Amino acid sequence: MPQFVDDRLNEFLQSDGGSIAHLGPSGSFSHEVCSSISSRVRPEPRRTFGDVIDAVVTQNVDYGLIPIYNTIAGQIIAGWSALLDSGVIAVGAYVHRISLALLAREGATLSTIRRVVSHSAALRQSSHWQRRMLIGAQVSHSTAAGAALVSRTRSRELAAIGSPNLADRYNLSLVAHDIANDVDNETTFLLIQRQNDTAATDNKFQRTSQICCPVSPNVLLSRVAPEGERANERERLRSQISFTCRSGRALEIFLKNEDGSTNETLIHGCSVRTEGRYLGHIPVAATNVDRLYRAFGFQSNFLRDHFLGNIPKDNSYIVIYSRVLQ
Ligand SMILES: O=C(O)C(=O)C[C@]1(C(=O)O)C=C[C@@H](O)C=C1
Repeated sequence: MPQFVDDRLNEFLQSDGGSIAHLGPSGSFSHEVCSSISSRVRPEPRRTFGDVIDAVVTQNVDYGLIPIYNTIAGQIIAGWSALLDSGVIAVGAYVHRISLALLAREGATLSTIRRVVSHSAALRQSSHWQRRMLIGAQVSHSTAAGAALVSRTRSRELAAIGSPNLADRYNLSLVAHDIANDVDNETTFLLIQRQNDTAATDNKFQRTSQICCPVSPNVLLSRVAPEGERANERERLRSQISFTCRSGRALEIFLKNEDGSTNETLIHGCSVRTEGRYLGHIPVAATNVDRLYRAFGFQSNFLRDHFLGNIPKDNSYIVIYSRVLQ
């Protein structure tokens, strides 16, 4: 069952459906997400994330779906770049399990395959396997576009990396299963809509504050649990944060007022300093904002307890992404 940030939207999609532009062609992970939402949803494949946003903005579709975060590959920069400053609003989030398989033409085996083709995010998710196999990589617009390419070639040297479901769809054979670096591989997708359309499904999309999310683990730890304070809690957070940082997940949160000034009192006495690069922003429905943060990989409620507890739940927020700071 899809988990949207806003449960009402989830119910709405299941009863009324709608068209969702997504990265295609059929069989991509984005397509899998659309199909799993409801049989009433009409998936509308597009070639690039930019095309998905265009379809939403030009009112060709009701919604768009953009992947933004993967537990192995980290932030999906192409997804964010398409979203930022595009004037769309994120109305939901969905976490999808990613299972990566190797698919090739009939007769191909691990010993005939020299090169793989896939979406750049899927290539990063399976980098260990590629290195072990001493295999070359080629980027395609999506995992399904890679499978379509392999099915058109006669070569037994080229294979695609993507969902095992691509085998039937593109008449390919499954050469290997579970080739991701980590079997617990999940991607977070945002469901987006034109700003004005959201009034129809929810009238609480007026933004009052912003939440910015650059990444800086040590700074995050010092703000969440300053030295000398609550030693046990600090230890617990340190292990969580270093874990999330190793997998590129830690987020640093800033709150901004509409005029761009930061509101330090909201952050429990932690000093606020903007680090990282401001890239732009998108509005996010706040009915369940802590769930969105869990979708980014946080395993506890510490963000909510430390940062979000003071925010009135009726408001909406803006997630601002900045680059990962190492
Ligand atoms: O190529 C696809 O199948 C997509 O839907 C894109 C995408 C991504 O951009 O992250 C989606 C999920 C997986 O992480 C790999 C690829």
